[in-house]
Amino acid sequence: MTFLDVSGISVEEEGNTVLKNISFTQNEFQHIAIAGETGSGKSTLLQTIAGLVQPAKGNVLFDGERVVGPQEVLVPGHPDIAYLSQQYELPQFLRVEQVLKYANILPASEAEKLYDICQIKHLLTRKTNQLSGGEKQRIALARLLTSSPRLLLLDEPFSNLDMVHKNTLKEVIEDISEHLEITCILISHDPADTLSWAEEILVMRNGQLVQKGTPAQVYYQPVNTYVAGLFGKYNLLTATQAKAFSSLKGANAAGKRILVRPEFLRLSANKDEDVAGKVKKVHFFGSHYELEVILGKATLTLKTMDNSVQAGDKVYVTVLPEGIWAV
Ligand SMILES: Nc1ncnc2c1ncn2[C@@H]1O[C@H](COP(=O)(O)OP(=O)(O)OP(=O)(O)O)[C@@H](O)[C@H]1O
Repeated sequence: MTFLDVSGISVEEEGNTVLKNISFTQNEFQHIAIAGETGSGKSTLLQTIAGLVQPAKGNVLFDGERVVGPQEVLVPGHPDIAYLSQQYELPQFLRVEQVLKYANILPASEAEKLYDICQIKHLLTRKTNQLSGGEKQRIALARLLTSSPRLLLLDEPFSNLDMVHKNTLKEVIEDISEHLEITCILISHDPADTLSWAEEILVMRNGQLVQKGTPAQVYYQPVNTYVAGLFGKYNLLTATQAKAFSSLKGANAAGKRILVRPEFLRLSANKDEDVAGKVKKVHFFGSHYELEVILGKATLTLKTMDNSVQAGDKVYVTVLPEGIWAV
């Protein structure tokens, strides 16, 4: 039986169609991430799955049973599905252990394990107004997990967290899946969060699912420039611009433009074969440099580890043909 089966979900809010005919399935323990511009319907989709928003059409089946919407029950929500909202709130001025005790239905040893996994054991005696944003986030998560959900829906859990708290929360989310056997769906704006974690990514736009695929598919083979742009920088070459690269002579984009990620453009020493350009700007990113290179009428972005290149330098550029995609 399919763990989660979302079929033909449409949602109307105040006369507007917010979700249009969304379908996908999730296996137990499969990591699914949802990406999309702001207002594309990501939160509404998670809330519908959780039984917190009423679909106008379609069904959500969890373990073969329909998740009922809020208009059909007195207390909305499904006991096995937890939704961590972007606007979670903790009761004010209580000690963390009190907050958790009220929600907890777990035996003491399991609760202990949960607090350990959520990395909040050292915070139990603190008051909720004495916590950082990242600590509050992990306590809100632990509080949700005390109800032993099987599916956890995480709505932008990393927003507003600094790198240290973000990395801690990432570890926590990994441990939750692994040690508590909870399946997760994650919304995040940041491609670094979704590409490295997900097995499948759903891309939303205007309430519709525009692409569903592995991280490599949405990154290297996006269905359009909207999807390409959500996952990082890219270059677009017209057929004429592409022909200038000897490595792309055989490429046939059937009249479409060629998309190349910056890491598939390389500086080259081959003055005879490759295209000459001028470096407009050099940006340092720690792990690499990003160069803006003017090639004819186009300005292309190229990633390199070469620290000797400076603005104004003349360079030669080649394209690795395995990194091109027609859009
Ligand atoms: N209760 C509601 N009433 C009216 N409109 C709503 C309601 N909930 C959502 N919408 C609208 O539906 C659209 C999708 O909203 P949603 O919050 O699901 O998008 P999102 O992709 O999660 O955005 P963000 O990334 O900014 O959180 C938006 O245009 C929003 O204004």
